[in-house]
Amino acid sequence: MSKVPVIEIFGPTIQGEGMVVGQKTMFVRTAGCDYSCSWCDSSFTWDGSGKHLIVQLTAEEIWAELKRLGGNGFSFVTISGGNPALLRHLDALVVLLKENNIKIGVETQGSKWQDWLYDIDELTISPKPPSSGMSTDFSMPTEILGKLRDRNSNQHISLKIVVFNQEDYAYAKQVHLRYPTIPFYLQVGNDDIASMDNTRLVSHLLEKYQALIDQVMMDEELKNVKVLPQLHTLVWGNKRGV
Ligand SMILES: C[S@@+](CC[C@H](N)C(=O)[O-])C[C@H]1O[C@@H](n2cnc3c(N)ncnc32)[C@H](O)[C@@H]1O
Ligand SMILES: Nc1nc2[nH]cc(C(=O)O)c2c(=O)[nH]1
Ligand code: SF4
Ligand SMILES: [Mg+2]
Repeated sequence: MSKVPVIEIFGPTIQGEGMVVGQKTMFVRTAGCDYSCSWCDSSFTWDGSGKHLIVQLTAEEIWAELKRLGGNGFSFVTISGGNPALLRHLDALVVLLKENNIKIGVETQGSKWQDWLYDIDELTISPKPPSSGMSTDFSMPTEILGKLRDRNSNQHISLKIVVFNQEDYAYAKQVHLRYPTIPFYLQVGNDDIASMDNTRLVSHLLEKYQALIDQVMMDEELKNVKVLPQLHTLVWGNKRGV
């Protein structure tokens, strides 16, 4: 039985980001990332600080834990990380979830391809802007979008760019102009991922959200775009596992 490294399984909660924001969902968070974004809010998946939390699980074991936590009260599972697209063996989980009529969302930065991406219902690709310290090789997101084009009409794909500063905003615009037909989301960057003061954090993030809205509303080059905060952060702050 092939196993995958899992660092947390949680829910039910709401999807706090992107195209299915508000969706009731369970989360499976895999360990390991090929990036190391300066502002990663899930750096415990790759920086060693969450090493003790990593367990190697089969698809059946993941499904058992999802059922233990969520009972019969869910029909959607989001797989995030780290970068879940590093893991070829997630194919077994995707098959098992589908057999159980569960819709699947995936969060990835678009740096790796896996064949099981064909079977994801809601796929978010999130290339990383300059403030992350990463540089994007656009050949991979281009390859992913090419493979998935016209393959499965029930599949939804979106691009989501996190914005921290003006350089990121310019990058986001470039990404949208490069892939103009792909539903496009801008997301407010959380620049205070250590804060425990939720009141201060929320008012700070809402200010940043307002500033990003203002900028996009004035921008003739960004028309068919959606601007969102991380909803879960507004509700629960930087708490893990929600
Ligand atoms: C933790 S990542 C895991 C999935 C994948 N590695 C990726 O980056 O797309 C999930 C989402 O959180 C976003 N994210 C990470 N840190 C963030 C922060 N400080 N503020 C806003 N969004 C953040 C990422 O851009 C990504 O869209
Ligand atoms: N509620 C909630 N929504 C999320 N959307 C994307 C998340 C992620 O870390 O990938 C996330 C998360 O960690 N929690
Ligand atoms: S790609 Fe995603 S998980 Fe990896 S470091 Fe960046 S935000 Fe974190
Ligand atoms: Mg998160």
